[in-house]
Amino acid sequence: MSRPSTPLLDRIRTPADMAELSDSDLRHLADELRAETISAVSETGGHLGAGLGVIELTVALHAIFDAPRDRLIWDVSHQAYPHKILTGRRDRIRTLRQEGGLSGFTKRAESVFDPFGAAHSSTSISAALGYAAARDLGGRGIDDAGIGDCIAVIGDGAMSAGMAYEAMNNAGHLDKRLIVILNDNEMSIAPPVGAMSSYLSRLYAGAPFQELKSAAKEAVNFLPGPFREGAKRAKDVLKHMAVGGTLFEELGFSYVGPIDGHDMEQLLAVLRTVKSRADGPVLIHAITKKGKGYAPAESAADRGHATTKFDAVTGEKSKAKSNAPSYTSVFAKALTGLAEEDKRICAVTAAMPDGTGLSGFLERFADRGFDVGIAEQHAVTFAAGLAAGGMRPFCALYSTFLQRGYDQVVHDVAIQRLPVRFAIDRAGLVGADGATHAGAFDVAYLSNLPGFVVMAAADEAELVRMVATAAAHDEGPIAFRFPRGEGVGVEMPADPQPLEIGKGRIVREGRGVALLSLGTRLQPALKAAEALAARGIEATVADARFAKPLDREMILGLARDHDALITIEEGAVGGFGSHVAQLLADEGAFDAGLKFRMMTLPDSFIDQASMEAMYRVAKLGAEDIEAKALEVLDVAAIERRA
Ligand SMILES: Cc1ncc(C[n+]2csc(CCOP(=O)(O)OP(=O)(O)O)c2C)c(N)n1
Ligand SMILES: CC(=O)[C@@H](O)[C@H](O)COP(=O)(O)O
Ligand SMILES: [Mg+2]
Repeated sequence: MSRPSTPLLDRIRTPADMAELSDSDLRHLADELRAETISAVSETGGHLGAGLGVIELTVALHAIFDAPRDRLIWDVSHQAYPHKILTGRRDRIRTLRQEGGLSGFTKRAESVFDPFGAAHSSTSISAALGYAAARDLGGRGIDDAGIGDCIAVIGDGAMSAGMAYEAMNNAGHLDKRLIVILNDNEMSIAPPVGAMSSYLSRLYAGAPFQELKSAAKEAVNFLPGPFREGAKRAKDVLKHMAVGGTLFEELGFSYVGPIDGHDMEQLLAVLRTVKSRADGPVLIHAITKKGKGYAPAESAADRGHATTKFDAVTGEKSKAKSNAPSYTSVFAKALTGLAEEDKRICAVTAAMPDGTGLSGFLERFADRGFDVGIAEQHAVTFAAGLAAGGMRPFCALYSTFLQRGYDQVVHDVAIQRLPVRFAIDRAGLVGADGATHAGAFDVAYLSNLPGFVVMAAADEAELVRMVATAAAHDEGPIAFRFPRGEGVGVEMPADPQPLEIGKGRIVREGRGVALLSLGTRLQPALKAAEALAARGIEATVADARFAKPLDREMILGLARDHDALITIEEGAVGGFGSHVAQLLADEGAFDAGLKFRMMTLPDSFIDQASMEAMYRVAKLGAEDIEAKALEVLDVAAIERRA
């Protein structure tokens, strides 16, 4: 596939090189940047639509502001590939999301042009405000570069999360010079939901861009002193630039917009004005189109949010061969089936109807399916309210995003023993999205909560049984976790029955060493047992199913009947293995001479890579389990003695 011709872009090593470009050059630069972004993502896969929607904005921001001294903070940062291309990373852009390559998100360790890392949404205004406060206190940044303007670029989807309002509330109070750009493309991953989204649409609907364009030009030419110094004329001109934005103004922001975020002339004019005049918080409302300038993305239902590698000319995506249904689809099908019978079953997603597989449920049961927007904290407490009201809510969140709602899990759900069912998707390692999206901590942070039931599915047949178990469990909160990607390919139960709470299963009987797996590592544990058998060691393999309550009888039995016990889990230190260790210690198993090891994710964050590479780094593959068994049994010493 030939690469696009990019004569202007080829001259840009850092944003400083843009100084010599005219406004008309900048328009052409944007076209080249768009072509380069499409070309790069066609080779790597990744987030496409959001980046294409901010091409003009990215060029204009880097042309007008002085990064890295001016701190440009991208919310979520899935739209930051064009920013990476302009900020010295073009030569590595085709390594995006690969092991040893560029991260798919902004990352402080990667570049001085990334002043704040992100990947979870709605943090940008808080971070930019913190930078602004540090600047006004004389801080120079930990890079000691000095701090200039602090600019947050946040999407309309991200504006549904409480954190954005907490930050604006504080910004209006602190009244510091701060620039927030609301990138409103009327899209989240799915169409955005909620009253705020409707409010933004109304602002947009009332504002013909043409009038605003002339107002912006007028502002550039005629603005007098800072518009917060009581200069009436400046205020009047900026008022002309704004047609609404009452909510933002009430919060203490000067509202500018809405403006056409693809009109370079208008963008440059507005940014120049704001740069020269702002002395308090300003919100620029830019209207953009997700996927802009690439027809296959623009016409996609998700506006090309994320993609596998594709043919840049035809837009045709490469498809991975699938051998089994995805865990997500198995969960969604099982839940929808149960909801046909049980009118109390509700489903809650936080802006991820497709990612959690719930789109079909939302269509089929419009009154019992809730997309609450990017608002995980609210999702948890909303589900708690549903449970208190006699419903059977399933709160379906990615493990990493549930972290947002932890206090709500403790305070609103666990303490009140409310039967909220947590369907925890993307549990464990996730590959190309890297450390920010890994579901590493859920078992650790849920298994310590009194009264919680915590399950982990070893395969898709187990998952449907866990959905049934959760549906039937009205005694208190219950969670089940399952990974990203496709299942194992096992036969599915025709009539999945609930599991007995706190009961695991022995999958392979042996002696000497017991491999006790929780969740996804069962298959590698079985493979390790095969390899051990070839060496004459018959290992027992058990599937714990429950991290809480533990199957005490099974675990103490394994401890009694084996010389060594190894726990295996795709979760952080402090999870299942730690609870097993406590049980064994309390019951004196170690006093009786049991050898014990825990295999967990390492105590470090694992950067983006293929799943295979990540398991290698985490030492959670079949060969690692085999090696651990040999080590704990001290087979080398035995063989030496023999
Ligand atoms: C806390 C959190 N929840 C969910 C997500 C998943 N997510 C990533 S991007 C996105 C949509 C963001 O929409 P918007 O802010 O409007 O940006 P756009 O993609 O439209 O440019 C969502 C839901 C996330 N990154 N963080
Ligand atoms: C940026 C973001 O948070 C999502 O787009 C995420 O990358 C989706 O991940 P999945 O592909 O696992 O749904
Ligand atoms: Mg959006």
